[in-house]
Amino acid sequence: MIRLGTRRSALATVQANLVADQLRALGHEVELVPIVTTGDVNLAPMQQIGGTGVFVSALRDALMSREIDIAVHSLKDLPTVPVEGLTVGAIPVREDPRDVLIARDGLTLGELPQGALVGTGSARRTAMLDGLGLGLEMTGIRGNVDTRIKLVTDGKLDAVVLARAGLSRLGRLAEVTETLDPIQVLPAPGQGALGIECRADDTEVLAALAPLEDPATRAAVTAERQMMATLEAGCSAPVGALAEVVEGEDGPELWLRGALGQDDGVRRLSANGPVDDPVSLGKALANELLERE
Ligand SMILES: NCc1[nH]cc(CCC(=O)O)c1CC(=O)O
Repeated sequence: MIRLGTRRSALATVQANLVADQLRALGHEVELVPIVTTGDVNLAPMQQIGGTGVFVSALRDALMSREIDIAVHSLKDLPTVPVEGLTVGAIPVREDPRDVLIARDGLTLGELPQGALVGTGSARRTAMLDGLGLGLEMTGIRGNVDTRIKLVTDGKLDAVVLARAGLSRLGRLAEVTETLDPIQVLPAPGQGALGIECRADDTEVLAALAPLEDPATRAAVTAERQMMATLEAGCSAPVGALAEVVEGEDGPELWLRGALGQDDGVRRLSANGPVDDPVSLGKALANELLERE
């Protein structure tokens, strides 16, 4: 029996069930164990309650105390600092990593009027949208996906920006009015990917998770997360990163795009590197982003 710990939110629950179903299809018995985290109880702004890491620590505590055997995280909410005794045992194939706009009256980004009120709790999304110079008014919001969409349907905001992956998993893609090109809004490191965490010495669970692994996704998110770690940025920093395995002259290579919001605007760069060394690529791009001419 594999005990899978999950938060109670709709998104966490579908993500947990996705993984549970894959494990069951492989012949494993899986039990879902609900875990309540500080981030679910306290709806103060994320920066005040310690960033999205608060969603993760209760699940990690439950892993360490052997209350559960695996925890399914949105990789973009998983801090990059490793935890002694735990490991990300599998990273399944990634969903679409892009951000989307949900706006009133089916409007796209370019159709929103100057001064339109756009909700997001993310410093990254705020920096990217400010950097487009459209004169949008950015305002901080929190709450689950349903709450955020409701702010638009209730007429309180003109638009919100959300991750396409979350909406896809919740079956709410029909409400999307535009999928944002990463050229405009670069996603968060790890966006759209899940990380399945377990105890590092749990060989049985590691063996069960192995078939769920997608090496191309692992390489991409490792480069993105290394970039963020080298920038010493957390999930609340204005950092975007997106890596993809592309066909280079000598075979597949990793293409990493990075963006860093600074006082004078968003700095964007990209670089290529070997698929088997995503860590060096992430470090190199971070260091380039930090260099000032
Ligand atoms: N910060 C909350 C969060 N964490 C993961 C997702 C979406 C799913 C994903 O990116 O894998 C979301 C919602 C959102 O940003 O719209």
